[in-house]
Amino acid sequence: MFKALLEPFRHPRPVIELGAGKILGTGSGRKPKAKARDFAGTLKRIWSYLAKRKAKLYLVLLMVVFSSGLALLGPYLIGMAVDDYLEGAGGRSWGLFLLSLALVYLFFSLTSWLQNIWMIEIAQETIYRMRTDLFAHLHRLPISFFNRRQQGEIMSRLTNDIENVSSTLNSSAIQIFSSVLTLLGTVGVMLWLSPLLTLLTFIVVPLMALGMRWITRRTGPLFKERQRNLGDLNGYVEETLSGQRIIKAFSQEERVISGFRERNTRIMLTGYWAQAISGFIPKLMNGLNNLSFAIVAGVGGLLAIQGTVTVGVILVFVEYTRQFTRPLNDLANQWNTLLSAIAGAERVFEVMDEETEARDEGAAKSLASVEGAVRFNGVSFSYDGGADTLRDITFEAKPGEMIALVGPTGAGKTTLIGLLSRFYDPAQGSITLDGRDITSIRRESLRSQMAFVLQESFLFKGSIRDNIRYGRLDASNEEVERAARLANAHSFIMRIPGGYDRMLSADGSGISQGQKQLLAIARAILADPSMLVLDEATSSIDTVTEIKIQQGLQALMKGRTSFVIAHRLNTIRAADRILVLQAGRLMQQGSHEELLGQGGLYSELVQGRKQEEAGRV
Ligand SMILES: Nc1ncnc2c1ncn2[C@@H]1O[C@H](COP(=O)(O)OP(=O)(O)OP(=O)(O)O)[C@@H](O)[C@H]1O
Repeated sequence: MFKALLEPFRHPRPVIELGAGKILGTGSGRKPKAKARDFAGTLKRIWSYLAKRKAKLYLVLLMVVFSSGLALLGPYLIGMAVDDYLEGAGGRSWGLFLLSLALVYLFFSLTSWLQNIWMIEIAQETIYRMRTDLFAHLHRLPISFFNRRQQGEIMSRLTNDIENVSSTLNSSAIQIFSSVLTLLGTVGVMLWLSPLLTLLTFIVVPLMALGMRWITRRTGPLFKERQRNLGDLNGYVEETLSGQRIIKAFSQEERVISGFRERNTRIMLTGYWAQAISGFIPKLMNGLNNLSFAIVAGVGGLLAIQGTVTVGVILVFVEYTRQFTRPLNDLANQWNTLLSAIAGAERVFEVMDEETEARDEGAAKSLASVEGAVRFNGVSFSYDGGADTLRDITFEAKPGEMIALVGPTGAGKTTLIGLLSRFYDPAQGSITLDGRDITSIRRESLRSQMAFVLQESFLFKGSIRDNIRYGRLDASNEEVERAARLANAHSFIMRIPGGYDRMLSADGSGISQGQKQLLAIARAILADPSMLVLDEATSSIDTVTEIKIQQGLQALMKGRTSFVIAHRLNTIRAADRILVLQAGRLMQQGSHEELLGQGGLYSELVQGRKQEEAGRV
């Protein structure tokens, strides 16, 4: 670890390109032009959010102008009072001076407080909008986006990264603006009072600029990397927590902990270096500030002895020297915070720039009711433009028919269902529903005609009743119960404590796999769709529950066009048509008897399944 801590000194300019949280290499340290544009572009986009509260923002800026002006006025008044006093006129204006000073500091506090409270309001609203936009955008993204990412990493953008922008907007935005104003104002007044002393104060500026450049060139990439590492860690935590059972079952706890340690170390190192290097900033500024202070005091003293400037002016100058370096110091500190916020904002906007699911065609229609006649006409499809996952698939499902999809693992059964629900669109060929190309139907309308009962039934945190009602939100309690009875779920629900009001956790722990499936069937019955997609459970469920599930499914499938990824011979036999897939091709189709008569792949699959089921019994 010690070796790793020395890393930034061995590579004095770490420009770190990241891929999935890994350090891929170091570069020359010169930022490519595109990066600079990214920075400006990101600032512009943050501004476009802030600009929604333009009027309030202008008020804030006005307050910043006032408070910066008042901050300048204080030392000036003190200097003038001292000169007055030394010239023997002190008694005359002392009371007035004290009153003015008190008013200046009172208004300074008031304007500072107003600018803060208003900026917090703007910042919170901005973050609220950004977070809502990001969440809404995430839900408009195609399934392919989620296939590529870890959930935890995405969540990190919604939480850590947005939080980073939030804290900067809350405090740093004002401070940066006020620092720039104070700096300009101070320099202006200093030049007016004594150009010579101003020049002397400026001696340290090139040193400050060089020091800052050295530091921010190192900290910028480190802040970005830290945000990415944090995202990576969140992804890992989410994955390992949701995979707890498997991790324990395979005794992988130690390996998982060491994976965490590795990621955590990366965060520690990037965090350490980002903070440690940026920690030089106040030290550097302090040192140079003291130097400038000494020069002004020394040379100013000489000038006062010669009578070139008054003691009051020297006093004002000494105070302004501090005021001049303080905003520089603040700017330097805020710069780091700003870099960190920009790193967060870039990650937020990166997701917002992901293309949403292709829009429904302009002429796309909603469906009032559906017969359920489905046709695949020469459909081919590939994920990410690679080799064909499905090739030239043609078949027909008449309204109310049950279609069984069978084939070895990876044959393309799930992909075929994904095309029917328009999670993906075919590269070639077309799919029709009641003779209408499904691309001319609004996605939402198409999907609302379908219900899914999958192996891993997804349950939400909430009561059993709410979970069933997810199928149709306006269903009454009686309708929920009727659906549960049809699905064969009512009796088990009544047996468990709490009944329909029993709260379930998000992963549905507390009820069995089979019971989860019964709830999913009840949910689908309540939704009353024209088409169904069923993925039969491969894991063995006790015979009683299995019979209940079969009965529930039969009630559900009645009169609806159903696509079943079938694993059980009973289901396959009952199907009106069986599609036999292998390596993305439709090898055979027909009824059970027709296919058995043909021999080939189907017969082999049936033989295999017979042996499997015999083994299970
Ligand atoms: N999101 C994806 N990106 C790239 N390739 C994928 C993706 N999903 C599936 N595939 C590939 O497409 C092929 C078909 O997968 P699919 O899930 O449709 O098969 P399946 O017949 O449903 O398999 P199983 O019975 O094991 O569920 C496989 O080779 C798989 O690796």
